[in-house]
Amino acid sequence: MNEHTLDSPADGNSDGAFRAGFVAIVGRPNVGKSTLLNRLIGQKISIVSSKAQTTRHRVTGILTEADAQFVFVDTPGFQTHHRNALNRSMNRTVSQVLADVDLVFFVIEAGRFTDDDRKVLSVIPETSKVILVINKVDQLKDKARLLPFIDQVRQAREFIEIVPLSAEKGRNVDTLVKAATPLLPVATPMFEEDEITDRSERFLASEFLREKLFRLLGDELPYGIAVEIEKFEVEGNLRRIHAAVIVDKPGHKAMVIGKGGEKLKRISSEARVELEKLFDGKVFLEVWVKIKSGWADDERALKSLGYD
Ligand SMILES: Nc1nc2c(ncn2[C@@H]2O[C@H](COP(=O)(O)OP(=O)(O)OP(=O)(O)O)[C@@H](O)[C@H]2O)c(=O)[nH]1
Repeated sequence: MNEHTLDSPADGNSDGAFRAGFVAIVGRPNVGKSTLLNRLIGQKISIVSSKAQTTRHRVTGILTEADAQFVFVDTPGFQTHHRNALNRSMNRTVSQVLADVDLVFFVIEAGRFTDDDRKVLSVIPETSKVILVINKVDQLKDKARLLPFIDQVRQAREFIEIVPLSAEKGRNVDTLVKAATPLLPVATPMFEEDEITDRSERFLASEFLREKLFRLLGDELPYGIAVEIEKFEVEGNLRRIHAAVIVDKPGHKAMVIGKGGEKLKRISSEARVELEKLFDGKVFLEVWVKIKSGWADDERALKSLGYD
């Protein structure tokens, strides 16, 4: 086990062989997983090859370096309440995904190791290779607290590496990449760097919209909400996207739409701005809210929306 402090260089890839593998980034809400992923892959978030759809994972981003390719995969949220088909399906997916990836980044916040962190940790299979990522070190006022904190977390499980960093400030993120590289299997790259397909653009559009819903609805986010892309057309440099936000009840529809339609307007407009950046072209995004009662309990509905 190595600890990478903020100023010590990492080992890197010593044998010169190219490495490639799947990596899952897990952690309780708000520890900075998305910030870390964005920092790791930068603008490369748009790069999902056609092959991505044929693998067993949902790819969220790819980082290709001179000596390694990291394929980051999605793990649906950890949920503890609401037992129904949606949850059972999601928890099953989480453990399957984690058992199957080459490496897990377990993210926590510097100075805080909570019961929820422990719950997430307990879902990671014993056999997984886990790097402990201590994020938000910029928030730690007393740096001397870091070592005793590391000792505390280390009691909970064995980590193959420990990397303190700040995803937001971009500090030490390169150290994480260097520390993780030798832990990936020797393999040829799984993905081209610059291949974009309609299908993955469609997938990314639904992910971006879903992300805006989560962010802008916050605590008001109705349980079991989902996004369906009903139409995705490319006309030259313009993309026409028709998306449905699916909710369970009329009351939930009102929450998503907001007073005078303000909420939904803001959600669509923020998603559109980001999609235009992503696709480097104009986007026409129409979003409407659809009620499908009890859909979260219906396994078939789940399958039709891409969960299995
Ligand atoms: N100070 C500081 N804040 C950070 C850092 N990384 C992320 N944050 C902030 O922490 C908050 C949560 O970050 P996210 O990346 O959305 O966290 P997440 O783990 O993806 O959250 P969920 O999507 O809810 O699971 C945001 O307000 C970020 O700006 C960091 O290194 N330092």
